[in-house]
Amino acid sequence: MTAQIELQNVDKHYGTFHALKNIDLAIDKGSFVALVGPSGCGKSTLLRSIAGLESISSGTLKIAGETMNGVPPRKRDVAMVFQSYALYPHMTVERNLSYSLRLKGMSRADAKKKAEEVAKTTGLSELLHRFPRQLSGGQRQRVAMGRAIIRNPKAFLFDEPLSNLDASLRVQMRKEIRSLHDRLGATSVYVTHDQIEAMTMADYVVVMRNGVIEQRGRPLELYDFPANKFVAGFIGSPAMNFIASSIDASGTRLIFDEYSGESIALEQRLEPNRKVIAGIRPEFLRVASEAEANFHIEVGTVESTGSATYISSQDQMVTVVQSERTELKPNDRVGLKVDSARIHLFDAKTEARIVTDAG
Ligand SMILES: Nc1ncnc2c1ncn2[C@@H]1O[C@H](COP(=O)(O)OP(=O)(O)OP(=O)(O)O)[C@@H](O)[C@H]1O
Repeated sequence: MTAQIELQNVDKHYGTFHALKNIDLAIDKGSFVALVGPSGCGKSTLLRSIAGLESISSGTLKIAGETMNGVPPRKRDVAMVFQSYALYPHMTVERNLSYSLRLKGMSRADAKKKAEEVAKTTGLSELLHRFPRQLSGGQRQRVAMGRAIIRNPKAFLFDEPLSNLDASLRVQMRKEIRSLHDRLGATSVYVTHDQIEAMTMADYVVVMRNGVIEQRGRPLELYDFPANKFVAGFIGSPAMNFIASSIDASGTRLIFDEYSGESIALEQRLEPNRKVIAGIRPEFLRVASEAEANFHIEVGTVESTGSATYISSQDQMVTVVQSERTELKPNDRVGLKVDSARIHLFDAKTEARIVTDAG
């Protein structure tokens, strides 16, 4: 597989601020890659650097094998799609779509024909004569997509394109974007702070923090084998529970230090007395009888969405999510069980994953 976009040792400084730190990333032709991370981690800077809207301070950026450092945006042959749509308000949908072709000197008739083709692909055929103000948010987003598609670019670069839309439209549009990507055989880089969007749309997810790539992998790889506590807490919703813990003197039991020293047998022997952080996803904890419980919490809140019930501890450190409803109330003391194979262990100091035989 050839890399369509390649970044080698890329750094970006804004004055004294180091926004991208030694980024190495290869994006295969035809793949859909999501960049995620908390606000300010550098994902937009990375995307804008690929587009050429930001210059990189050092390193190499290649698109389709050609070095792009210093090449202006319009010569990079990539198309950006923004959340703000950036449509021309005084032009119809058809004109918005065909504008870039007209700029390149295509005849009015040919550009119109192209616009009609793209409108078909994006479900805009009935709306070609409308102005942007006469469209819904989702329809405007489709025009923005259509404008990118009509240019037949080497890659699509999306900067939080759905964040202006309401929840149900977002779900629909993310399916549409992914299916367009597949039909066009496109290469897409998609910035979002919404990890569900990243997990459901992308072939590969790149998790960033403070200008650094913390981990990249297939969505479920990140979920099953997070490289560190940060990634573990970022991927998955509700977020993973973290419990300060230690390995006992024999190296065979995990002691939940924060929960009265209650403990659970480990799958395999680990370094005795090591301080660790136990990571347990809310969906892998369950309310259990006294005989089965591994540790106990005092219930703080019980919330139900109908399909799921969230039970959180008073100290807010532990959340359980279950599909069954519950009679539990605040202040109840309840036992929780976890399958030890489902526990992620991180070093208490470095917060890196402690690799066991299971992964
Ligand atoms: N022109 C600029 N001058 C100085 N600092 C900047 C500039 N643009 C961005 N930064 C800083 O670089 C860091 C990364 O910004 P960036 O926009 O890439 O973050 P992000 O991950 O996309 O965040 P968000 O989700 O909030 O958009 C931030 O700390 C930001 O303040």
